[in-house]
Amino acid sequence: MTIVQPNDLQNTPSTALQDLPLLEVRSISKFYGARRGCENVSFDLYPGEVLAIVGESGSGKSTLLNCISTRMLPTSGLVNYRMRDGSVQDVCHMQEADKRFLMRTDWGFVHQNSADGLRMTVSAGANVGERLMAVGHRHYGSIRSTATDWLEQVEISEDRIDDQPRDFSGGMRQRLQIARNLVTGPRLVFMDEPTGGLDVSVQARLLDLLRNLVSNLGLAAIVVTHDLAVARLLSHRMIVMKDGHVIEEGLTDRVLDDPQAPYTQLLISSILQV
Ligand SMILES: Nc1ncnc2c1ncn2[C@@H]1O[C@H](COP(=O)(O)OP(=O)(O)OP(=O)(O)O)[C@@H](O)[C@H]1O
Repeated sequence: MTIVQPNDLQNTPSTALQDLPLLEVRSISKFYGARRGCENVSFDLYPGEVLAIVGESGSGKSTLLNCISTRMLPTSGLVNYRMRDGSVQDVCHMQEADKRFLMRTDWGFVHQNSADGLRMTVSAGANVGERLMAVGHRHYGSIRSTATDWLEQVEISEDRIDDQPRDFSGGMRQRLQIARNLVTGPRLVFMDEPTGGLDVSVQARLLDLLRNLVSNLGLAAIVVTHDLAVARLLSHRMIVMKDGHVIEEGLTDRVLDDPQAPYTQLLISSILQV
């Protein structure tokens, strides 16, 4: 099979590729025995587009994200991903080694719990640098200098580069996780409640940072959140889930300002009343 090579990572996709979907999700269903995780979900994601998946607890957001990002095999359905060379691969049925390679190079995954996305007992610099080594970088000086640049981009000062994430605050850990994910220049980043569990002021700073990075780098992203304010700030488009089904989808401002489905209307009004 054809797969992106580390040396191709700096290539800019051609205009033609920018016009084609990066990801085609087709009729994804996941059942845990008889219990429905998600059912018959389909959508396209274009390069540079940010899609929010929203819904109450248990609506199937994480199940869908895990199926799309190959962390879980769906019961049925397809996820086609357009590689840098323009070829399309069904990522659900790729070999494990190819999935891992894609995850290390073209994709990122920002977890709600930073301990799931970081190595807590190695330094901040190593957390970022080891991702570069995984895609073939070998020169210590340039790895450290790139790591320093990325720490600066996520507002972690250079004098913390040798500290371990366990000595960081929750917000700093999330910012470090973002640097670790973005350093290899991915085209698609999955985020599972990226600001969950943080104080409101820390959340606001992180959201601002994320929004700027995603927009400046032209990243495509799929963000799972139960927080409609996060969806409003980060996403261009959103899908609303309930009981494993997509209840409504559309441009974020349209869905939030003019919800069509009774369930979406209820979700929005119940949050506005809080
Ligand atoms: N490992 C599992 N085994 C059995 N059922 C599961 C499993 N994981 C999820 N489910 C069920 O699938 C449905 C969707 O759960 P999921 O975690 O995807 O929802 P969610 O919207 O992400 O919820 P939350 O916001 O609370 O994480 C729920 O009914 C849940 O109980």
